[in-house]
Amino acid sequence: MAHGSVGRILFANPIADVAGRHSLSFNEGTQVSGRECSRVVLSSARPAEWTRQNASRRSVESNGIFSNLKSNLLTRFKGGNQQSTSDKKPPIWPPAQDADESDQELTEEDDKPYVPEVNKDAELDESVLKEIASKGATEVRVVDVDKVFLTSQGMKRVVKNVSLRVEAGQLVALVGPSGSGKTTLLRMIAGLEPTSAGKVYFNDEDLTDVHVQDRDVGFMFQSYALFKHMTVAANVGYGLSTSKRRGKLTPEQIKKRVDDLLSLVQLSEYGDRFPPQLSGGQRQRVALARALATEPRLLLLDEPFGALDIVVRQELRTWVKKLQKALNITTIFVTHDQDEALEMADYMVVFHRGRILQEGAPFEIYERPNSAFVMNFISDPNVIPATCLAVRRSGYRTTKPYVLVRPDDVTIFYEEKLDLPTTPATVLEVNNMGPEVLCEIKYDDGVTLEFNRQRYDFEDQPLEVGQRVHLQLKPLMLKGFSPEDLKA
Ligand SMILES: Nc1ncnc2c1ncn2[C@@H]1O[C@H](COP(=O)(O)OP(=O)(O)OP(=O)(O)O)[C@@H](O)[C@H]1O
Repeated sequence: MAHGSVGRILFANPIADVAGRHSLSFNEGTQVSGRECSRVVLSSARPAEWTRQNASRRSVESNGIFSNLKSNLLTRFKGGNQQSTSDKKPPIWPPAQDADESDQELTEEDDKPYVPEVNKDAELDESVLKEIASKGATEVRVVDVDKVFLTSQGMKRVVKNVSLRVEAGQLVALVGPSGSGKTTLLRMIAGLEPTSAGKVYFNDEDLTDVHVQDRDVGFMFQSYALFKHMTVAANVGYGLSTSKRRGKLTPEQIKKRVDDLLSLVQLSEYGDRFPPQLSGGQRQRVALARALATEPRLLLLDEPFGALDIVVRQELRTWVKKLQKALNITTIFVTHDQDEALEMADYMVVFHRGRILQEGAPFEIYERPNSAFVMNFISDPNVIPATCLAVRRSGYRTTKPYVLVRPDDVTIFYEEKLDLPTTPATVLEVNNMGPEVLCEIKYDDGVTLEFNRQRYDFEDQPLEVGQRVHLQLKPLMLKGFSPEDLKA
């Protein structure tokens, strides 16, 4: 659980203005000085990104004076993302006028305008789509699947009686903490790992004992898995010339297919390059082209964007989703990134200790998490004592010692509302985070709480440090928990 100290460190300093206009990515726990922070902010600035991110966020209605939005930024800011340093390709944007540029070490690269990773609005060639998506979408079912590994400590059951139905053409995200069994399930669906019990069906065909090569599945993994000594074109065409299709496709047909795929992933000019000559995002697009080359019935993506920096990842998410829909190819992807799942998936499956804890549309899961674990995993809630004044006033009752409160489930009023169970508090911090504002308040009993709001909510009547406010916690949005409930 990340209780946003990083956010406070970063924005309670003179660069708040700069930060307010740009996107950021930090690892949780990163200790930064104001100066370091300024540097990071400037190297990752790209205001254009804001509009789009903001538009894609999930809107949550509130009955107070604010409309609420769950903030991708908040989660990201509180450390949900791992930024690769090896493949980092920082987006460039001219530093803001009021930024302290004294310690900026600008390189030539910094002077170039930002070039998007992909053109998200590019028309997709219908004939190419048709050819690649020739098989039609496949429904996937796993029924009562178990996986037991024999380890040095004995038998380890890592997937426990899992059943799941993935509708044809859906984009499904498997999320959950590390070690919860997501990848193992993906590998069993692919045929890379045999099941210990249970069945795997594609449409109504039982593929449980069918070899991976005969399942017609395309893979894309975080680690690219491209052949470094082969050109991009050879990588993409590899499956075509080595699979059972050999003999079916002539070299000319293979070349045409490879050209089509490279055009699809917007890498037509890169066929002669070798993987080390590409950026991380480009390599992932090659990997995607290769995964699609054999016209798979199913696409399996394991942490596909995990090694990419946040801006490229954000762009590829949108683009991959658009492509997936255009191809109408059933796709299952594993991700650690809750925002990624919430944003991309049609359907989301939350894993915990080898079992499915909750599944459904991302919005439903976000709105109605069925446990403190799910709520904590997919959002980034505050933790407050169950006996504190605010919880008691809200009417929420629990036998658990703590309560989770999401930053966007708090309703704030400037005046006391006698007809509502509000609790008075003092504003401790107001941090401008671009389209959103992150605030911290302190109740009179000393309990602190963070919440986030759209910037425009504050335009008429800005919140100020030291100001008295009245907060309402909605009992239906609270979840009591004990520390062990949140353990991975
Ligand atoms: N071949 C194996 N032999 C023994 N144990 C394994 C093997 N593969 C995976 N495991 C164990 O199975 C459990 C589930 O692993 P899995 O990779 O499926 O989890 P995950 O949810 O995908 O985690 P992550 O997100 O970190 O990849 C882990 O405890 C892992 O150590």
